[in-house]
Amino acid sequence: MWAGSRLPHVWIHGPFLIHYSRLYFRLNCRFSFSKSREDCDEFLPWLERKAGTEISSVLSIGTSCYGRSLFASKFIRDGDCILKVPFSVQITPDKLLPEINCLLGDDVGYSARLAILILVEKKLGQDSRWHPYISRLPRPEELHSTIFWSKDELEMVQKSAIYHETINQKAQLEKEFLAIIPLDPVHGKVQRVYLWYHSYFLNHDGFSEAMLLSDEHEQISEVIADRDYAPGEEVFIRYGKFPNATLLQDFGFTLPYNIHDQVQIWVDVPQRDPLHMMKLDLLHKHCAPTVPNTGSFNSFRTTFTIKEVRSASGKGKGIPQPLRAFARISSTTSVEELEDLILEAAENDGRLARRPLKSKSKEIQAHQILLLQLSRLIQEHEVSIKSLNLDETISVERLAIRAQMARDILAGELRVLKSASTWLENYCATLSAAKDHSWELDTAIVDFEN
Ligand SMILES: C[S@@+](CC[C@H](N)C(=O)[O-])C[C@H]1O[C@@H](n2cnc3c(N)ncnc32)[C@H](O)[C@@H]1O
Repeated sequence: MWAGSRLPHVWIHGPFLIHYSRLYFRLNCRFSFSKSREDCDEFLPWLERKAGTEISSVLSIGTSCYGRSLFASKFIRDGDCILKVPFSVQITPDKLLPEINCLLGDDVGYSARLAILILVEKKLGQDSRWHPYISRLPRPEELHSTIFWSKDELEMVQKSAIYHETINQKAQLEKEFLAIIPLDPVHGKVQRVYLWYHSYFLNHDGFSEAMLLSDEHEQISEVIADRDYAPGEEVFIRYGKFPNATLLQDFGFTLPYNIHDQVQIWVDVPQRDPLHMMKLDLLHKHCAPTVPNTGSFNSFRTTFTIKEVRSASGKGKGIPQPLRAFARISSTTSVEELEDLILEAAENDGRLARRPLKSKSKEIQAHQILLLQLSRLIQEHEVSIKSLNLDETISVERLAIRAQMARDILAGELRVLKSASTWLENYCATLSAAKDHSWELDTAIVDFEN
């Protein structure tokens, strides 16, 4: 069975990898790399000797503005297998020495085990069986995943969900590593290796259809070309349909324009609402589980993910149906209205508040509440972007790179928020313009729902 493999925070395969970027605002490439030719030339032959088999007959390693890269050395046809790496030469936790492995409890996860393996091999220096790989790993200052950002740097993305996700990720890591710290020979440096993930010298293109695939039966990872490549062309794969926040957290880079960007929004059910308990119960059963809002005493909240709405006209998919259902439920003001929604759901497909509210003004009101929240987020994102110091002359290179990444995160989210907001405005405007005869209202609504 083939499967693209990605664990939280790490790519699990392969020894070629690495990730380090230098800011370089030139042409289309914002990052430049200066790896020596030797660095590229020696690696593939070493890996082939180690594997005892050919890894690729059509690719060679070179450098591009994304760092080391794989290039077509011959004509490649769509569907050709361009790279085959046996699991046996992939640095994975099962390669940990048994005397170390037996000391690790069940609570030590995949990533922590991988980090230990790398630390052990690094300590062995030239004697390591993975030396050519380990010696090509990035230096700590070349890693840009948010887990390595300072508190001040992280403040730059405070308006994005990535901020809290990173804080939670750091806490989780600390917990995991505390379980193994006594084993750690270089105290305090464990976290630095955590995100050294493993993939090939293949860079990411969000539009590519080629993925890194694993064949458990054959015990290999491979890449199938998704198009023809002329000799000399750089070959890309898609790491996944990841928004910038994921690319930054897991891989340490962002794209200036990422079609997969999304925004996480939190919506509240305040306790002062007289229907609070009934609404919570319904939301829990039908829309999304709510959790206590730590920022606001006595309220519950839930989260939804919004993606870019492609059709501003108000047609097409629009914003997520569960979020609209949430808005309809939370805008109700009487038990009767809630009971009507329950009845309507029972008479249809069982899903609550998925149809427009019978009262046009209530339907508009529910969506305007969302609109208000999006407008606030838009404003906050705009202020955050303005406050970023994107001056190219910033002397601290690391800060300049991270400020640019923060901008990519916030600008992508802003684009998504604006698209959703425009869609909502158009929806409300169309409803307002519709005459009150129910069939006319229904027609207008059906347009939006399809
Ligand atoms: C698996 S490695 C690929 C090889 C890497 N270029 C190298 O020099 O070792 C992944 C890293 O390449 C860089 N990278 C890959 N795709 C990129 C892209 N589209 N834009 C910017 N950096 C990219 C990032 O630094 C990322 O962490």
